[in-house]
Amino acid sequence: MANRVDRALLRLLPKVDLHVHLDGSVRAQTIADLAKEQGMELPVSPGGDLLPYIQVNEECGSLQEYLSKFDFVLPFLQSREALERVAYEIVQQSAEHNCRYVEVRFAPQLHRRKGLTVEDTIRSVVQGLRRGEEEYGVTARVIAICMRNHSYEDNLEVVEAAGRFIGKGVAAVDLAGDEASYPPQWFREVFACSQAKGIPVTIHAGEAGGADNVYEAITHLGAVRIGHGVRLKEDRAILDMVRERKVPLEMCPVSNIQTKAVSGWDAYPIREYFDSGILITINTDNPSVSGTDITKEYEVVADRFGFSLEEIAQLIMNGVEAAFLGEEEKLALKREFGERLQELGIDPAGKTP
Ligand SMILES: O=c1[nH]cnc2c1ncn2[C@H]1C[C@H](O)[C@@H](CO)O1
Ligand SMILES: [Zn+2]
Repeated sequence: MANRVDRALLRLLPKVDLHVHLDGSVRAQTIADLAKEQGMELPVSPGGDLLPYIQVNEECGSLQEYLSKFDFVLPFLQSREALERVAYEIVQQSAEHNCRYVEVRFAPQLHRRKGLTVEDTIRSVVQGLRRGEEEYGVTARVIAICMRNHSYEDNLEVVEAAGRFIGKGVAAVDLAGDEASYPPQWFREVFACSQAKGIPVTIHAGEAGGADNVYEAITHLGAVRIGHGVRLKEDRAILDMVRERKVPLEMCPVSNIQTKAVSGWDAYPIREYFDSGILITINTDNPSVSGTDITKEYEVVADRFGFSLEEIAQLIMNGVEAAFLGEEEKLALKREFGERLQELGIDPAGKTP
């Protein structure tokens, strides 16, 4: 599509990232440092290239294959210091791309191999984000993830701990992992608990499973946002429901192609979703696993689907609207973004559904 929007300008735009995994955002240099500090072995000699261990390549054939990359990084993220550092660095990386608000998600139960409690892990990540907030003026929140392959008890523990941190750094809970093998129906009891506690819910759905998983996530798990939702297009009625209820989709274009949520860019439905009035947001998912950043995500969308600068501004404002922030904080962010976009001479396309 002949609609080149300049990368430098895209980088300058104020942005948000509502869907970024902590363990999918660890730079190679950070892993090398953590390995050294913790006396852990690396598969390459000092200074060697860790990228093939961290990042997927073009042959990635499924979400399951994509998820196998996390086996490499998780052993390095088992201490308070490591979690604090990686959380801080995500804010730093966000600031580099003028990302002014970021919701960092992670699964506390994956960081307990060396004795940390669920609360320890959350406290450490919140601390790292706070340090980043202070240094870079970015606002950052945590989303605590329940994993599809974890037990009811383990997931319930995450929801309960998240409840204790609501308003103290945690904004919501999520369900992630292998969607093809674990349907959302199995998690009704876990999310009944988050609903009872009034914790906002977002669910990975319609990525490696069909549109009915999106329906289940909204109607039974209480999801007020959907992670990905790429396969919504397979069911017209569910697509209409998402639009009518204004449920934002956290789309992650580069990741969605790598996990084969759709066969390729030709089948990626972002343009039809946007034009039909669905609240689309653009996010990174896993910068280090996917080899992406938030600027690149917008660049891909502009280049491949002909989004104009005004439409990109609308996507950005959709992200602000969908943020798990209180009304006042959201209003302040909207004002800030509105002013900055105006300074840059850009008017959102006004396609608010
Ligand atoms: O795109 C994804 N879909 C489902 N699960 C995911 C995705 N990206 C990361 N995860 C998993 C792997 C991580 O270890 C976990 C917690 O961040 O969440
Ligand atoms: Zn994700």
